[in-house]
Amino acid sequence: MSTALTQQEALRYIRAKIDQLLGVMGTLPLRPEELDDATLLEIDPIGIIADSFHQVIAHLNETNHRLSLATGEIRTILDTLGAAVVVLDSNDRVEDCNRIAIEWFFGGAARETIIGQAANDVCACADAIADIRQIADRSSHNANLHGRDVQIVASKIFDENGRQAKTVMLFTDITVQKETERSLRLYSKIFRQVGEGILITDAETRIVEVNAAVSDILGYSREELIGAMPSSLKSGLHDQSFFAELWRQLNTHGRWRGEIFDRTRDGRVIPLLQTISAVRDGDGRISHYIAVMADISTIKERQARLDFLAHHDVLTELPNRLLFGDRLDHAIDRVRRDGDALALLFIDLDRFKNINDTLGHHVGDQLLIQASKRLKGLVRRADTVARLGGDEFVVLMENGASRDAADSLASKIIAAFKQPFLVGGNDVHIGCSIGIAIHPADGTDAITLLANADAAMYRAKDVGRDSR
Ligand SMILES: Nc1nc2c(ncn2[C@@H]2O[C@H](COP(=O)(O)OP(=O)(O)OP(=O)(O)O)[C@@H](O)[C@H]2O)c(=O)[nH]1
Repeated sequence: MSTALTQQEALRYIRAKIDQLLGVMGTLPLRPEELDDATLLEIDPIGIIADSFHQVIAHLNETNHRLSLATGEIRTILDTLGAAVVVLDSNDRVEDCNRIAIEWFFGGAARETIIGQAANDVCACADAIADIRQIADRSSHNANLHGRDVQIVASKIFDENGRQAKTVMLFTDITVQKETERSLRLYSKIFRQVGEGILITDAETRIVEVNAAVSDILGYSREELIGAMPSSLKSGLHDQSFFAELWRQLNTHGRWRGEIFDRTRDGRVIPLLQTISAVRDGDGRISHYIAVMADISTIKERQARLDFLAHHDVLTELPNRLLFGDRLDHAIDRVRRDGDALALLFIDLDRFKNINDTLGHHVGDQLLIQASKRLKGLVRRADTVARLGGDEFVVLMENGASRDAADSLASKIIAAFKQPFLVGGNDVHIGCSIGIAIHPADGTDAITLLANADAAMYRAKDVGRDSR
């Protein structure tokens, strides 16, 4: 602009510039065409524009301040997040990452040394990250990165031309979850495969779950049992007091262990060894009961068999010397109290050895079995027939025993044993000799009574067998 401008020219020039500025700022209360020279000088448009500039700059400063606060806030949120966040640009350079990401994937390096670097150069799992970048469809994927189980969700951010500009990846540590899943899978396998039955009820004792072993033991399917009450399995063999004690222990100690007889679907009554435990929730209230059960029928049968064998003769299954001694002692106690008599008949087969020697041991065995049956058929139910060993038997007469009754029984036995025994299709002839001892006349204790009966038997043999 030349210094020789007229005032008019200067005013025009100034107004043109003011118009231009007003067009930008839009702060003057008048439209540019209303701005004549006098008004121009009067309303001080430059002052107004200067104010406007001042306001714009103040607004900008305020916006910058808020932006910086928001950025700080986002950074704090990201760094507080329990998951790792990595943002890659379109060239796989790290654009951003949070504190956990630095710790997990960038070896704890300073953020400034990571940002802007190629992920390949600074990230411990660059390959995995590159793969994830390809997917980036917001769906979640599980991976194991450096021994850590993580769930990954990746999203793409596009630029205004629709090109993938950034990839945002979120990694959540699911190691504990995975561990829990693994444990649950293991527990579930144990639950399904364990040999013991496991039956779970709710607090109201309604069955909520059973394993396959329960179905094997009780014969009911899982579907039949769910919703039912365990009381429907009752055998009827236990009285009220049994269950009252069970519940008392369960409520006091949280556990009961013992044997219960339950009824199976096909009506059998089986012994179960059970441990019932009360399960409490976080508030200490009982939420479930768990019963672990084992069918002990076989063990019981074996026990009963062993018990039987301990007290009986294997060949004839008659009471053996041990059980007989016990019964004799009890019988002596009783007759001492009641003043009754009891009689012992000591029976020995005559020339039994000949049978073994001529017909064989097997025939001898069969003969002993038949002899024991014949003896049992001759005595009363209350009397005891025992095999003391070899070809020696003994009969304990209890109710109504007397010398006459014992003599009469001995005669019957001798007569019966004169009848041949049919063994292996052959008639086998044998006799027996019997010695009698009466309590209290011939002794008041078991040893004396047995010795006297034995001696009487030998005297009978001496007289010529088939006698007493
Ligand atoms: N088959 C068989 N024989 C047995 C068994 N236990 C013992 N014996 C035999 O039974 C025979 C018993 O013989 P003794 O009672 O001594 O004599 P006996 O031939 O009966 O003659 P007396 O008693 O004098 O009339 C012996 O030969 C034993 O070996 C057994 O369980 N089975």
